[in-house]
Parts: sequence; structure tokens; C-alpha cells
Amino acid sequence: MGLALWRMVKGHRTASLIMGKANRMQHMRTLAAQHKVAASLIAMIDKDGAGDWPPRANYESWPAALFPYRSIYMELLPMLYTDTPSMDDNVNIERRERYRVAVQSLLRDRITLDDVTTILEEVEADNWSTISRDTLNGFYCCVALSRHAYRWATLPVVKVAQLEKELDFPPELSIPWSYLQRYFGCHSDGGNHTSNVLNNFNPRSERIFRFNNSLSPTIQASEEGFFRLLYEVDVMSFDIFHDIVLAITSYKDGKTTASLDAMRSVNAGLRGLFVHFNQKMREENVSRKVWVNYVQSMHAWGLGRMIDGEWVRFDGVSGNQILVFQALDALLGMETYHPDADLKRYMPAAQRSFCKSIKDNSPRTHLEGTKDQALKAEFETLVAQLKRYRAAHRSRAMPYLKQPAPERYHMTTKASVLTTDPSVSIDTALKPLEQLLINRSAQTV
Ligand code: HEM
Repeated sequence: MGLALWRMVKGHRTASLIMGKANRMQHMRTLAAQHKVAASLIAMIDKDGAGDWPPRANYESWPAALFPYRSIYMELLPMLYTDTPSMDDNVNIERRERYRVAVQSLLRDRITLDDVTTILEEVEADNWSTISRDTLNGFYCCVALSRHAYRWATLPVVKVAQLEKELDFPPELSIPWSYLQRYFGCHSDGGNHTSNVLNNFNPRSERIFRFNNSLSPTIQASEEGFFRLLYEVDVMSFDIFHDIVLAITSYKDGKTTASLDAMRSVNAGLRGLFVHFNQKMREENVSRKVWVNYVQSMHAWGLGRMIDGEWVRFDGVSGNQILVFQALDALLGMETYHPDADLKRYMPAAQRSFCKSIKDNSPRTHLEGTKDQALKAEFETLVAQLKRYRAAHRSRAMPYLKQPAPERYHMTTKASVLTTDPSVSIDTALKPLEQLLINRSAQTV
């Protein structure tokens, strides 16, 4: 099902509920005055989303002080990327050095850091006269991706880059990042799903930063197809968030039938999302042959540093940071997939708050006997659907990770390098990650 067809089906399924995104948004704003869960959704939409969901990211009206960041990334993409990575470490070390020196020199020449920090100080003081929230989102994406590009400095990822454990960033990339980390309440040195994936689309759903400049149609289409699939998951999620809030607040207000309608709508929304996932996570949309090295590479991280006497290695961007699955798990009352420290590293504060508020207010544990029988059944349907989704995700995802990529060690964005031992097979190396997925499915009850 394409997004257009999904929109038609969705219009039909929500007939008994509030129609149209603007009306739904307005209704949430009204509910926010009385219900914490609605208030936390609105707070998230206003802060991370710049007034919408998926987040709005503006690439048209940037303050002059920030604009060079964008042009430097674009200008140096041909130096960052190659279709045929070398198997020679020395060649790759040289390439990495060349890219980093070029970045440092352009940043130094074109960026006036004081002007950048003045803007970010204003944001910190909640003064939006120089930059709008949607422009800040675009800038968040740009700095995050520029940091990922600087970190790898050779795409596809190669072994010498994977062995790097620690890295100093140029001040133009490190100082703004600490402001952005504070503003979004998200502490990883690397980017996250919001900064790298969602904010990389403008309001016309066009993707701004690409990670390859290959002429290969398969590489181009797979990069586009994969990130568009992820973005569209969040396009579909807005209605699910709305319906989750409606299910909770209606129940609290004693309107059991309205709560039941909303839960049915949550399940219908997830069904639509699941169909979309099944149709787009396919060879013709995202090729297995190129995904691991040409699509996923950029979003890994795998660098660390000492924090309070402890070595911390940060993960890269993973599907595990997608909000809707965390929101649905919270509605079921499940523990979070991420431990608390990881949540703070990889999920913006407003998104964490929304999920916590769903969990704190979910009616599931209060459902009683025959009165709430139908609602209980809808929760069971949600469990079954999520389990089905998790099984499908595992069986679709694993073959992508098992494709040969001789220029690199086995790696995933979460675990970084899995092993440097050539005698360890990819199946063995991936076992612990596959186990995580199996465990999550078993915890879905
Ligand atoms: C080639 C594509 C993909 C691969 C290879 C892949 C691989 C993985 C792996 C290995 C994990 C477990 C480790 C971790 O937490 O990062 C994971 C987790 C996860 N992925 Fe994916 N994934 C892919 C695409 C997707 C897509 C398209 C979605 C969403 C539509 C998604 C959603 C998730 C979620 C929600 C989790 C957390 C576990 C859970 O809640 O069940 N992934 N993925």
C-alpha cells in the first residue's frame, strides 16, 4: 500500500472519530488542558516537531551564519563517498585524512563560530527571533550528519575507520552539538533517528542530505527507499499517537465506548503500518546487496569517551529509536526496550516524556471484568499484532545484515563492530542481536 492509498483507507477507518489532521491536532490541544498524556503529546509536537509530526524541518530560510554548514557537507560529498572502497588500509587512511582536512579548512574559512553560538544562546533563552524551530530542526540534522560524515570520513565504512575508538571534532562541529544535545535533551555524541532520519525531510517530503553520489540506480534507489520507508512510518504514527491519547483520556473520562473506538483505531493504524513495512522492506525497494555498506554505513557511530571515570561507547541510529513502537509498548505497560541510560542518550526528552506519560496513564491495568471485556480484547489484538510485526521484522532484517561487505568488519549500528576475528562467522556474530529481537518479542504480552 502506497502512502496515498493508506491515506484513503485511514480516512475510512477513522470515520467514527475526529477527521483530518488539523482537527485532530486541535482536539489534542483542547484535551491538553485537562490530561497530562495529551499535554505531553502536544509538548513533543511543539518542541521536537516544530508544530507537526513527523517533525517539520526547514531548509529554506536559514540564518546566514548557519548556511555554510549545509554547503560544506554537499560540496565534500564526492570526497566522502566512493562506489568502490579500497581494501588497502593505507589508501583508506589517506582518504580519511584528506576528507577531514578539507572539512576542517572549509569550516574554519566559512563559519564564524561566535555568530553560530549567539543564535544557539538565543534558542537556549527561548528567543526565536533569529531562528525558527523548524530551521533549528534542519540545522540539528545538518550538524548531526556532518558529524557522522567526519566520524567515518570514508563511505562505505572501512576497517581502519571501524578501529578508531575516540575522535576530536573540529570546534565548529562540537560546540553547536553540545547546545543541540542540551536543547533536545539527548546526550549521545552521535545522531539519532530524529536528527538523522526524520529531520532530513522537508515539508514537501523531499530528502535533503544524501550519503552517496553513486550513479548506480540500485544504490540510489535503496538509499532513498529505505529512508523514505522510515519517514513514512512516522507519517503514519501521528494518527496512532492521537488515537492512543484518545483511548486513554476517554477511558479516564468514563467514556468506555469512545475509548474502545480509539483502541480499534490504534489497531487499524498499526495494521496499516505493518502492511506498509511488508511492502517496502523488499528487495525491489531496498536491495540486500547494497544496504549494509551503501545505506546503513553512515548512521553507525561506535566512538566513545570517558564520562565520569567510565568509558562510554555510543551507538548509532537504529530502528530501536522509532517512537511509535515505544509508544505502543508503553500503552501495553511494557518495560522500555532501552535501559534508562540509553533512553537519555538516543531519545529526545520530549519523546521520552510522551512515552512515560502513556505508560503512567494506560488504562490496561485498570480494566475490569465484563464491563471492559471488549477493551481487553483490543489490547490483546494489539499484543498479537506487535508480536507479528516483531517476527516479520526479524525475518526481514537478518538477511540484510548477513550480506558480504569485505571492506569492513561485521558491524551493526547498535553494537558497532561485532568481531574483528575473521574466523567468526556472521551468523555467530549476529546471534546476540538476534536474541535481543527474540527477547523483545517474548516480552510483548
Ligand atoms: C534492513 C533493515 C533493518 C535491519 C537490518 C534491522 C535490524 C535491526 C536489529 C539488528 C535490531 C536489534 C538491535 C537494535 O536494537 O538495533 C533492530 C531493532 C529494531 N528495529 Fe530494525 N532493522 C531494519 C529495519 C527496520 C525498520 C524498517 C523498522 C521500522 C519500521 C525497524 C524497527 C526496529 C525496532 C522498533 C527495533 C527495536 C526492537 C523492537 O522494538 O522490536 N527496523 N533492528
